[in-house]
Amino acid sequence: MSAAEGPLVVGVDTSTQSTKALVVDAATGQVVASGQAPHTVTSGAGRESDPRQWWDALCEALRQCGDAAHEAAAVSIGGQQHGLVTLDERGEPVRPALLWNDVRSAQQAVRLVEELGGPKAWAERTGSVPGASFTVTKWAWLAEHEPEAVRATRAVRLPHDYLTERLTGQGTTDRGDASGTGWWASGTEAYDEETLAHVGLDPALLPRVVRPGEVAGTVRDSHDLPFSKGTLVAPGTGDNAAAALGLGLRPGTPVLSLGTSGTVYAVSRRRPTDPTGTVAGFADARGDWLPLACTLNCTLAVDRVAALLGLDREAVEPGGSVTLLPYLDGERTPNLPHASGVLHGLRHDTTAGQLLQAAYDGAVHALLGALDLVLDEDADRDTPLLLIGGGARGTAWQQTVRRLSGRPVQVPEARELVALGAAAQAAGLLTGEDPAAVARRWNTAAGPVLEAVERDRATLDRITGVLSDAAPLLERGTDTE
Ligand SMILES: Nc1ncnc2c1ncn2[C@@H]1O[C@H](COP(=O)(O)OP(=O)(O)O)[C@@H](O)[C@H]1O
Ligand SMILES: O=C(CO)[C@@H](O)[C@H](O)COP(=O)(O)O
Repeated sequence: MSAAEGPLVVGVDTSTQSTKALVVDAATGQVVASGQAPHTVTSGAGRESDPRQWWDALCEALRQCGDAAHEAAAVSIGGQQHGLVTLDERGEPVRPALLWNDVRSAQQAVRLVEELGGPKAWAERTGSVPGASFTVTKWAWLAEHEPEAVRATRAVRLPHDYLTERLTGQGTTDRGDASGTGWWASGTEAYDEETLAHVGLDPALLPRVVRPGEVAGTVRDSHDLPFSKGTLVAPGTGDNAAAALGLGLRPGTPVLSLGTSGTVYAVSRRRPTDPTGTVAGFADARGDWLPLACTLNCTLAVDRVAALLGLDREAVEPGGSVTLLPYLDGERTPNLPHASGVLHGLRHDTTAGQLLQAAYDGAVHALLGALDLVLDEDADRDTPLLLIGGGARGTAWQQTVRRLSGRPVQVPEARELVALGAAAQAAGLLTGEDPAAVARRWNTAAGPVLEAVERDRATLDRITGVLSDAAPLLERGTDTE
């Protein structure tokens, strides 16, 4: 038995690159055990993963946690948003999942926005103007390119739903993750029948949307499951909404997350409806809202540039006037799904370290540009920006965000905030508490605050200028595509 004070709970983060599991003492927030196992994502034209890999990774991560996982009284799954999981009548994947960073459905996104009333109508109805990341555009792409896969589909799920269902045997989701599909109306908090009919998706194929604080189910009676039978299963949610829970986030505090995706968001009491599409109007996992902007190119893109240059990721150098837009995967913010990377301002005296710094600057530029848009107008501009995700551990990322934001930056010591948020949601099921209050009780956001430095407006303006001048290049793909 563990020496925990309270019951144990398990929080899971099944994100793009790996699945992480934490066993947490619900009384204190102490992490009793942890585990992590990687996934693979296809490269080339699309971005796909076999959902069965997520399950295997979950089992492996829990195996690493040892007996503590079997003692857990409740579990919750947080996961990468938007991915289209199609299941057949046996609950097996019809094909690999189309992930959030797969931009092949860019054309379908443009068409759907036009066909269903334009950007303003979409933002009013669903909270967001769907780009290629949204599940509805992926379903439309699949219907066009693989109609046989659509015909074979008996259930449509998001990544976190897929794992939750394998535990409980019931198809469920939550409002946070449902809000990233494009077929959930944030105005009515229900599936949007007009959109579903338009894309030929039967609502009966969709999971039930479990309310915040409701039990999604219990772990089934099956010997090969990594939990004891009867363990409570919480609704789970998308990874950004889970991290908001994990930070005990209140309105007015912005978060910048640096992982495969870069995201910037805040909790708001007002339902977002941005007709420009920069801000996605997600729901959070409690009953509030989570206006969020997301980039496709963050830590992986910058690490790739470092590898091309043969440099360690921390080997940045200041100075020079080189600009690098690291849009290796196309881009979502700004909305340039066909873009590739652009380099401008190279000179004889440009150093490799300056080029690497330019990649960091280019990756952070759009996120900071959206920062004011996700915050309510009355938010205090001096509140520290919470920096999370794998990249938050890196000095070069920390210093880049500090310099380009001009804000104080707080780096929570807790590493896995998505998994911690899921654990807080599971703990809330046991105690009846608000999961964000659980996380505040656990003091998960504690960490050093880096003081504000003067904002480097010259660099931001230079990047904005290159973006604008390079627009024709960025809007089309390369000749080889
Ligand atoms: N010490 C570090 N410094 C900078 N970047 C790091 C560090 N550790 C991990 N990373 C980056 O974090 C990324 C993984 O972050 P994570 O938030 O776990 O991603 P995801 O949730 O998208 O799977 C990796 O791409 C890696 O580049
Ligand atoms: O698409 C979004 C948000 O809208 C991404 O944030 C995904 O949810 C993937 O997250 P990571 O795997 O990078 O954490």
